[in-house]
Amino acid sequence: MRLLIRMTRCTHGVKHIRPRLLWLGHRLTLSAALRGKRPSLPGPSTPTCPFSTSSSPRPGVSVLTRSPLRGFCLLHPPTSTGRGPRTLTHSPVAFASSSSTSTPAGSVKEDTEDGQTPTTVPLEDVKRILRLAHPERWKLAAAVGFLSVSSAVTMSAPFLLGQVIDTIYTTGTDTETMTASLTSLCIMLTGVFLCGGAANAARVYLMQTSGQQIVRNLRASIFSSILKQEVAFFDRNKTGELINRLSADTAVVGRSITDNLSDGLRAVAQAAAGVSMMFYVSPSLASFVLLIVPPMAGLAVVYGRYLRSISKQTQDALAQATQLAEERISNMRTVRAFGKELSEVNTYIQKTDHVLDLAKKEAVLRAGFFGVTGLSGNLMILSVLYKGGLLMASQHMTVGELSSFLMYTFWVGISIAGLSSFYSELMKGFGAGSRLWELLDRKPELPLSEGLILPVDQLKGRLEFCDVSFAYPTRKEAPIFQNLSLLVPAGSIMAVVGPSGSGKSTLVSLLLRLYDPDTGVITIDGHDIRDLNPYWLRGLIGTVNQEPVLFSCSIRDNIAYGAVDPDAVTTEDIHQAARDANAYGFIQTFPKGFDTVVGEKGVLLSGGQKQRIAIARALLKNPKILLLDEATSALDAENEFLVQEALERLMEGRTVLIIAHRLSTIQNANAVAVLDQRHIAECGQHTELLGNREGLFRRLMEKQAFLHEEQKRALR
Ligand SMILES: Nc1ncnc2c1ncn2[C@@H]1O[C@H](COP(=O)(O)OP(=O)(O)OP(=O)(O)O)[C@@H](O)[C@H]1O
Repeated sequence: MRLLIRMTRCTHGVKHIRPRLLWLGHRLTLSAALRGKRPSLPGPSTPTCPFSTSSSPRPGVSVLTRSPLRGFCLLHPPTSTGRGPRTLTHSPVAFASSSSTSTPAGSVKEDTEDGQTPTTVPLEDVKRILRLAHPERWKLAAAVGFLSVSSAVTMSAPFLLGQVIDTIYTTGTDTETMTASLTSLCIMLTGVFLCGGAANAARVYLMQTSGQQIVRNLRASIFSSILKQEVAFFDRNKTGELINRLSADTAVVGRSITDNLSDGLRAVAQAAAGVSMMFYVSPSLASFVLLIVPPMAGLAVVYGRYLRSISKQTQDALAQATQLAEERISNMRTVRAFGKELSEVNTYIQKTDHVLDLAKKEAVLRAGFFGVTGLSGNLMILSVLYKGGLLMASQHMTVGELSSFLMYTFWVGISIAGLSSFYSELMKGFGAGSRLWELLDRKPELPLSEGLILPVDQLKGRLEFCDVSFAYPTRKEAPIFQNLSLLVPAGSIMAVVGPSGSGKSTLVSLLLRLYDPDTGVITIDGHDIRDLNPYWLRGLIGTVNQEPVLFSCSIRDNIAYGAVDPDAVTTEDIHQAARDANAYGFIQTFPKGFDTVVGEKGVLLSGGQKQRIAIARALLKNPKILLLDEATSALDAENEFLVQEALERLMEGRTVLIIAHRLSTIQNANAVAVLDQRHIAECGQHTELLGNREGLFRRLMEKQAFLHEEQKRALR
């Protein structure tokens, strides 16, 4: 290159500006081709150039007969035996297997073959993308206007700079005349460049702000659509994938409509203008260049694509390593408890080794690519200079024209590289768009807010499961309930017991209408819950889970979350709920009191404290019906007493279905339902059930008493 510069300077006396432009143009063209992208300066989409400006068939409510035991339950023999597989659904951490890549029906579409890009685009998708941009049309139109101005300035710059060079090297004029015309030309050019710079800044600002506005609207719609989906949808779709739609895909679509479109338009305009100007400046040199550039550009594009596919494999391998790291770090307590730090580090190292292997392969390809394109770029410049030099020697070209010509060559190279990336980015945008439309268009299988709203003051709270059969949508082959019937009279406490995995929590999920039964009905005061407005229904029900989920915000906000309108909740309401939940005392011991932030999933609180905050949250809701899942984890005696007392206060005057793990809870309940083999195996008062020596309840209790003994012995 140095030799080139020297040669150019010696032959024609062109000063430093030209070699620098040549070198810069050459570097930019290469890196752009490599990335399959238009080269850019730091900052959005700015050209790099010193002068650039640019119901089931309702089986009918079966006739219920009162149970001889206590009148609450209908017992149905199981129609088949066997249990569904067990999944840990509460606190225990199960790590996702990286091999589970299948996409069950109902899940959102996986990325296309290369991870992102479709090959064909339905017209409807194009229209949707345009509709997205519609609210921003005026800003976008103004941006395109500024783009035209800045591109015009960019493309006139080489010509004008050529004029400057010719003014400098015009022979036969005296120094004074040359200085005067050089000064006026430079002042004029400064004005033109200023306009171009301002137009480019305006274009970038308008494109960026409208792009962000489009992305924001899209994200709001996607998030709203995700949150409306039925719970089974979340069983099928991984959280990470949905988050990816929300963050990455929306950004890709936004970029595709704004930056990418403007870059594409500019690339087309600049390529056309550049080629025209090359012919204008020197038709013979332009014909020569057009013979050698297309095959070279074609090769660079093909190689660039191959390189990108290798690069994608590296990124995928890295994503797997990152997913492992993310999951292990967020579940650090489990890793530590099992003493798995070293083995996790080793697994991570294996994954990063795989990344390294792929990265090395990529490095070899990149090195080859840089070497070959660097050489061919230099050879091309050399041939243009050679041919141009000959034309200059035969007086068919001036030094200014050759300089202009080289600059146009450089711009055309950049524009062609930009066009290739424009197409692939546009396709990525459509690919991301089609995944988003799928989410946006998805109608939730369970409605959110349609149906009957009953007068709350007339509501008694009588719950009934009538001949309910159910299997989780993701495991249709493993029924959880078959013809299950259960009656919970208004204002009574029903304790549900049963072996692990028998479906106790599933009862709660069905009552909350997180899932609908496959057959049979669930009623509240005789109304099929499928006829009721789900929002209203859930407003009626309070829940406290085994492992309560708190959000990473203040205690105050976590308690207020239970209220229908958290903004209308007064400090006194929150304090009262906390007092009733036996939480006030420990909250006051925290330096920030109710403003204490509880950490991710309430990690900064103890199990008993979390339980009491969750009880306060449920108290604030003042629900007619309570669904409780008693904590199985051992609380210390004081905590257990406080939680129990709070729960009793919470249960007063409500219909309660409680998944019971403690003898005291079972004893205090009005009735006990024993779940087994997909139906209610036994139901009645605690003492009655215990009287049946062969009964399941008695066996369970004996086992529990035995376990308690074991626990006590272990503690001693
Ligand atoms: N979302 C789900 N998708 C598919 N199957 C599920 C789902 N949730 C639970 N199951 C399965 O349903 C069955 C009943 O689960 P459930 O959690 O209701 O049992 P449980 O009696 O509450 O158990 P435990 O006492 O251990 O909490 C189990 O076999 C479980 O694996």
